[in-house]
Amino acid sequence: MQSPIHVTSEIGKLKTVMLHRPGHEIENVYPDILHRMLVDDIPYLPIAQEEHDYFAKTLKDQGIEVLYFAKLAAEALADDQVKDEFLEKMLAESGHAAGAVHDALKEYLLSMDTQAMVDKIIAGVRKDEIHTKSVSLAEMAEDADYPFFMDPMPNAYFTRDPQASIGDGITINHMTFKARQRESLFTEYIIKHNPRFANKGVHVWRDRYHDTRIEGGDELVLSDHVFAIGISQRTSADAIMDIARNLFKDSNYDTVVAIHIPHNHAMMHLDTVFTMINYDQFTVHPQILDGGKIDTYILHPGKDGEIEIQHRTDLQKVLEEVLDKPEIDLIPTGNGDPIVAPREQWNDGSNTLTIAPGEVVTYDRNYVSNDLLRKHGILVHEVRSSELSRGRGGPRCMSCPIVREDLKN
Ligand SMILES: NC(=[NH2+])NCCC[C@H](N)C(=O)O
Repeated sequence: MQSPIHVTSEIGKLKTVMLHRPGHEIENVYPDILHRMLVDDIPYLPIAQEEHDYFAKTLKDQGIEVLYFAKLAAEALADDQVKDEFLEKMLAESGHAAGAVHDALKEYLLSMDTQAMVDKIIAGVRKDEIHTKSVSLAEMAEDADYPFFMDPMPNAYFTRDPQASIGDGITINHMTFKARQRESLFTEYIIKHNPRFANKGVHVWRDRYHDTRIEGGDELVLSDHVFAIGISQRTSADAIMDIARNLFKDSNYDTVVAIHIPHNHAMMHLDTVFTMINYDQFTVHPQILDGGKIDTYILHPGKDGEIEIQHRTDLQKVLEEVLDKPEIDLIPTGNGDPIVAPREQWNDGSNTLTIAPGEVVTYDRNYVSNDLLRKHGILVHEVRSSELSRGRGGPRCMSCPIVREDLKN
């Protein structure tokens, strides 16, 4: 059976993608919680939505099927028993495993139709939306001024991160920060219960019930047997060993390239500094390369289920070797200028979404990087980015490929 998920490269013609249109969760962010919510500013929602619709239209105009995360989730929860089980888990992960608040939240959420319920969970539930007879001591003594019973999920529009398609399967991710961890519970239900995916042979390479952390922004499918991953603020080395073991055991993948990037918010994922845009072309933020060098590890299956690890530092050479290309073109974000490069990287100038070999979607504001891509022969579709970029993610972060065409060679 052909799996409904099929992604054997970063660049093969994109056929189906999953997005999330930003909703009310954005308006439930206020200055005191910005940092914890992992955003640096508050997008103006109506414009963010217009920009997001433009992004979706840009993809649709290229013949790409666009699926929406919240709709897939609601479809997955059509059965009452499944919905109940999901809600119990979601409430527990939101800090309400039992008790009066749990009961009131459950009643409130179940009073809505399923789509409204999903949208509400993503948006967050304020305390003043529900009435509870009694509250806990923690509620009274510790959290009295806090406005939410369920936190908003303002990063939900970065559908790249809670999960990642690899080959005919997916990783459902245990994300690093609490602000995002519940997002992948939706993914788990989508894969298990949405008729598009349920019982259709989707391999789960790694589920979300692990202590070690991994996020999709670090996961890059370089070819049908080479997988690259960031050792980053969001993805730990232990998780990489685990995923490598699973891929080597059950898939066509025989090479994992782990790239150690700086652990900071501006570069939280590998795809904020490095993306693949053609058979032999990549964007790279020049500041991660120290004279062309960066700590890189190549993992291969060894004897008796062991993993062999080679330490390397020349990224360009590593890519040439693992992709079997005579020469790799690394295109520097912001043309390598000491001011332009970090400025455009901050607004996701390195975060290109490749929709076909040599064809990408990027933010319009990164005009220096975009011009340079064109000079390197890349076809660039620019999308509007004033508000969306405030969440600190670009077109690759905002998209989760579900199906790509296989590459010809
Ligand atoms: N794939 C990505 N680079 N995603 C960016 C996610 C940004 C989001 N504010 C976060 O910190 O999680």
